[in-house]
Amino acid sequence: MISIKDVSKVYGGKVKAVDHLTLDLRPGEIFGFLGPNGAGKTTTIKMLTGITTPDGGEIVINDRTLEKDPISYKRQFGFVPDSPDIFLRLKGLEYLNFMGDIYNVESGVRQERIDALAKRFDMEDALGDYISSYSHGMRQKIIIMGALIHDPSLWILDEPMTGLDPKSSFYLKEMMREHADKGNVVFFSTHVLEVAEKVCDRVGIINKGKLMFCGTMTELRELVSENEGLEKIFLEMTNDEE
Ligand SMILES: Nc1ncnc2c1ncn2[C@@H]1O[C@H](COP(=O)(O)OP(=O)(O)OP(=O)(O)O)[C@@H](O)[C@H]1O
Repeated sequence: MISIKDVSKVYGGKVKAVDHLTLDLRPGEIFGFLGPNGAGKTTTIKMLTGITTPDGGEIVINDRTLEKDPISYKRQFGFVPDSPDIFLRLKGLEYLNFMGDIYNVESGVRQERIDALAKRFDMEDALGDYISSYSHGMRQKIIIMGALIHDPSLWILDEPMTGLDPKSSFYLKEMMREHADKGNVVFFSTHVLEVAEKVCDRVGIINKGKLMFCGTMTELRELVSENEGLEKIFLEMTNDEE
């Protein structure tokens, strides 16, 4: 469904942000992309979403590539960036309608999705307010709602739990599970091991641009005890706040 093949990105001719990354994401899974700060998570997500171009390699989403079929490629996913401070001059509802317009979501369906998402994220009373007046968590929620308005098969979320209150975080995890259980893929990054542990079917660990591990959390735990490099990264990601 999603295949990342030998993808690299070098910044300024020397920083190997992502170094020959190969990863396949399977239908029905929540995949946690883990790594300490500066590991290459955001750069990978930027390449997946077409925000930045890889220096080499190929990314295929549902049989489409960005080069051959950019519009259809981008329709396959909903993307939540790590900073939700965007479209601050719009009201919440205006933003959701804007996203609905971009993705041609028919008005009846759109209304149903907005209602359901607003209820789930406890945002019903806030949709008439400007995004600039929202708290960080509310901004995060409205961006998530906007990303899901066209019901994409692939969700790409960069550090999605950061700033969410426990209730919203719980609902988001529940929605991620439901979405994956329908045969879709949820790909999200985090530098907090605990978050991954609770929801992921598989995790990939990236460090200094290289994929150090890919498998289940149980497999990871077994490996960590005998691999010093992995243990060090593992420790960097524990004892952190959500
Ligand atoms: N636009 C850029 N120009 C130059 N270097 C960059 C740029 N973006 C990222 N980097 C560097 O690339 C490396 C990977 O950064 P990236 O943001 O992908 O990591 P990350 O795993 O998402 O980290 P974090 O958890 O801190 O967000 C880092 O060394 C970073 O300093």
